Amino acid sequence: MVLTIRDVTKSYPGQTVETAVLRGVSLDLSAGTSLALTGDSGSGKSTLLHLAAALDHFDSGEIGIDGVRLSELGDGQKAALRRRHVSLVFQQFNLIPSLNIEKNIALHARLGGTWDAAWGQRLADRLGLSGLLGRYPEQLSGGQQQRAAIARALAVRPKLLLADEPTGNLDEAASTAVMELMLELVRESGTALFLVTHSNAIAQMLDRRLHLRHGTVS
Ligand SMILES: Nc1ncnc2c1ncn2[C@@H]1O[C@H](COP(=O)(O)OP(=O)(O)OP(=O)(O)O)[C@@H](O)[C@H]1O
Repeated sequence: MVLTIRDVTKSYPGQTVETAVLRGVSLDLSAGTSLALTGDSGSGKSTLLHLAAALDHFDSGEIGIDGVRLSELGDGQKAALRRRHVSLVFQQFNLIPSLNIEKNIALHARLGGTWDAAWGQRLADRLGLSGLLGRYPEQLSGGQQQRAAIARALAVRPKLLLADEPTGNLDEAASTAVMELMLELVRESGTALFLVTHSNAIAQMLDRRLHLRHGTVS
């Protein structure tokens, strides 16, 4: 199992009382499969995604990434696990404006020492970016920028890809096209995809979907 979440709870300290956002969430995600998480605004979707990325602490329960229990790791070990196995894609593409698309795509893989130029080129081809590699992010459309962000995320060959409203800035046609490519690529590369979305249409494209309500998923 790439991601296991068991009875996880999470509260944020409030001014007077603690707000319990997650009240016992459990789910499993295996290699090469995709899971959509839907839920009302404020239901805790981003909170859960951040926990799955080992970016924040949970109060109780356990999260495992590739069999490693997060509760047993210190911050440095979590950062190392993240670098090796986890990639993130957000609604804001978060490309580096001063780097061209080729360098943006290679950035995280180079930092982690895992850059594979042939795989990077294949991702660029598949995502329709081969002719745009010398351009800078501001010279690309929103859909092209998001495809570059996806190429960058997959260039590290992550075991787990976490996506928070990845096509939230795109129109419906671009959004569907980008999602189809992302799903093809994660299936091919055996990456597990955990994706937060408000869109029913997008949620239906994934293998499974869960809805977060009142701090639990069903
Ligand atoms: N750092 C924080 N400190 C305190 N409360 C927080 C913090 N982050 C989130 N919250 C609260 O936790 C709840 C869940 O927030 P979260 O961002 O996970 O929801 P969401 O389902 O992703 O919402 P949206 O769909 O609007 O992005 C909200 O009530 C939010 O106000």
